[in-house]
Amino acid sequence: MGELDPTFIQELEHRPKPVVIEAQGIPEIDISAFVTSSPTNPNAQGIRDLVDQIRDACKDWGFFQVINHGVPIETREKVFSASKRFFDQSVEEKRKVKRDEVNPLGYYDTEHTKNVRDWKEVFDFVVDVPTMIPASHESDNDETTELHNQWPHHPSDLRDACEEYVKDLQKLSYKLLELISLSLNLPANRLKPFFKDPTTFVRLNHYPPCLAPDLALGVGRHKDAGALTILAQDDVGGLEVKRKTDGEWIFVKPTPNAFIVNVGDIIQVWSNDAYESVEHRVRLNSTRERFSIPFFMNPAHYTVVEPLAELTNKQNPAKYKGYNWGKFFATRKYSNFKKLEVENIQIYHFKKPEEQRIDDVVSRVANVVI
Ligand SMILES: O=C(O)CCC(=O)C(=O)O
Ligand SMILES: [Fe+2]
Repeated sequence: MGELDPTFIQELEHRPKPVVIEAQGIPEIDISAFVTSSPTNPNAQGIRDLVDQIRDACKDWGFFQVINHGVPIETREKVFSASKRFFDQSVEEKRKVKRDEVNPLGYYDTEHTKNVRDWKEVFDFVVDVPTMIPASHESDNDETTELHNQWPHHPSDLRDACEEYVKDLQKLSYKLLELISLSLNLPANRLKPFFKDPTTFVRLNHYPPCLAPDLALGVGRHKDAGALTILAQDDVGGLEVKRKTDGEWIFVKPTPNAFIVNVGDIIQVWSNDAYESVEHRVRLNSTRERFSIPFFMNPAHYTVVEPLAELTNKQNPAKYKGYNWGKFFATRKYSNFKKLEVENIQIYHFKKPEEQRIDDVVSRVANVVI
């Protein structure tokens, strides 16, 4: 990536701090009781304890790590190994599968988060082929389009490794979705129908060493727009999560073979703010490259995302107007390409007016306090 181009430089207030604060408290949850028992009795004591841990983690952090999750270590190692061999190639080779305005899948090395360039390169693929999405972000255009993956010729085992990984991750993602449903006092299968025609995708991330890790970020601060993210990271580490209690950036220490799970904006809206999609970012390393693999679990494009009726009532009315997931996502993608000078579309824009006013007051107060 060469010398540090000014497009990578973060505003002073968003630069990583020289002192790394390690996570004290992002819960590590052993989900073996739920993975192995099938069919599951949600009232069994072991499952109830597990569900309580998930609820506390979602409320306190929006993030947790899972261990004993049932994904074989070999499946994970194969995809990390193939990913490294893919990114080790020349830029010319990688650009043979470059994403563009027609196909948003494949290789990309100029992604921006909040209009600042990320110090990373990525390779994206969808899990359901073809994946249907809206042809345009414009609300008056109802056409859809099919997404197909672009697999590189080299390394030749990348595709198999990714497809095998996805099979296991899909199983895990449904288990986690059930646990989250139970933790919201919903039936285990309440959320599953939203994922009938999923727009789930996987990203292979490569963060090369950066000579100015104090100025740039691997990924700038952001919230994940989808339902649930399940992230595998290597032993280098770099993910930082914004602690809800004081807004401090907390480094998530890598736990070998664990997955980091976070609730995205869609679960925030479904839960009517009972759970919050928390900001996170990636700090860089001056000597070591880093690899990570997020699995972004997303519903069908035609899903209207709105607070679930069971989770709202007179005392706790819906805080959001419904929005179309496919259009939301397409608007995000479109503005990424255009690099708009305005704020990107956020779920905040769908808050009902009275809720917006409350949030404005809260954030003004919070700004004064911090
Ligand atoms: O690489 C990581 O640790 C996180 C990446 C991430 O947050 C994202 O791609 O949305
Ligand atoms: Fe993220």
